[in-house]
Amino acid sequence: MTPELMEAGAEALQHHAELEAQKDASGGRGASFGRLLTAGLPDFAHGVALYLDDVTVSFDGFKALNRLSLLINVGELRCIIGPNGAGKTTMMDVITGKTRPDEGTVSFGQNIDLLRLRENEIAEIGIGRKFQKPTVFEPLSVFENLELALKADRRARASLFHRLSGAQLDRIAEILELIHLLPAAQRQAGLLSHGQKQWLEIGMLLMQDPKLLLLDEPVAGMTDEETERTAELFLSLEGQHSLVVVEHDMKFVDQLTQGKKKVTVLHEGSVLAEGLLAEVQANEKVVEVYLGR
Ligand SMILES: Nc1ncnc2c1ncn2[C@@H]1O[C@H](COP(=O)(O)OP(=O)(O)OP(=O)(O)O)[C@@H](O)[C@H]1O
Repeated sequence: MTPELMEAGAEALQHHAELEAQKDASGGRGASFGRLLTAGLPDFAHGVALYLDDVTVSFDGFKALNRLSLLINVGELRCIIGPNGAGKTTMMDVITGKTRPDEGTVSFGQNIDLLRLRENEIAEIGIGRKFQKPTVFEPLSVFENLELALKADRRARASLFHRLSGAQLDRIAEILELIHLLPAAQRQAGLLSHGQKQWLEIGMLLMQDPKLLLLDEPVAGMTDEETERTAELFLSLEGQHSLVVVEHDMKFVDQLTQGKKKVTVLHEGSVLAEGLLAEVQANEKVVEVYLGR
């Protein structure tokens, strides 16, 4: 969940608790959302979505990332695998501005230096992150969660307690269909299955139309059927969004890569191998550190 969404969610839950008594209570709230986007818009003309070059992160001398370099193309779906402690979470923390590297370059498009931006600014320019555990607003309905995500988008934010436009309603319906939750639109989010909560959170990210989605073990705890549906969902997003999926589930990685997409293996904070899943699975170094265990 993005900082914007957390903020909007806290407001909405409070609002929810106060019942609908203040339906027109827009007074003054809009003013605090008015800060202009300072980062500028990313330029994807050269086809590069994300570029990490020589990134090092040290924790008390221990290198969680060690001269990590990675390039993700616009519209690419890239799976990142690696054993526990390989640096996958730290890599996502660096991209989203949660952790600052000691050295290296991290850019979005060809013009945005992510190391100069704060977490909320990084979310605003189009990088969405999904943590492993689903974080949806449980007392609210599925529809309300998506509505909230839409309104957490600064561009739509001035209208926090206003009615949705036809285009916004269409967008919510489109996302509901995409995440297989159209029949559950009015259900309380807390009553959804684990897999459905994961889809709802992905839908909430999609409401903000991110260019890059970072997904941390999205199918952990899902049934086989939910996992398959999630793979279908991600494949349908490919091309329109860049997706970086950190995953331990090789069957899911296989479903996503379909024998033709590159997989990156991280180990000790750097790229150990890159190639098709079958190639990296056959790579001796990879077998040694990870897959063979
Ligand atoms: N804040 C921190 N302080 C000290 N060490 C840390 C910190 N964060 C991460 N590390 C260490 O950095 C290394 C990389 O951790 P990271 O969580 O990025 O790995 P990971 O690949 O995501 O692992 P997992 O698959 O278990 O989630 C680990 O050895 C971890 O203990």
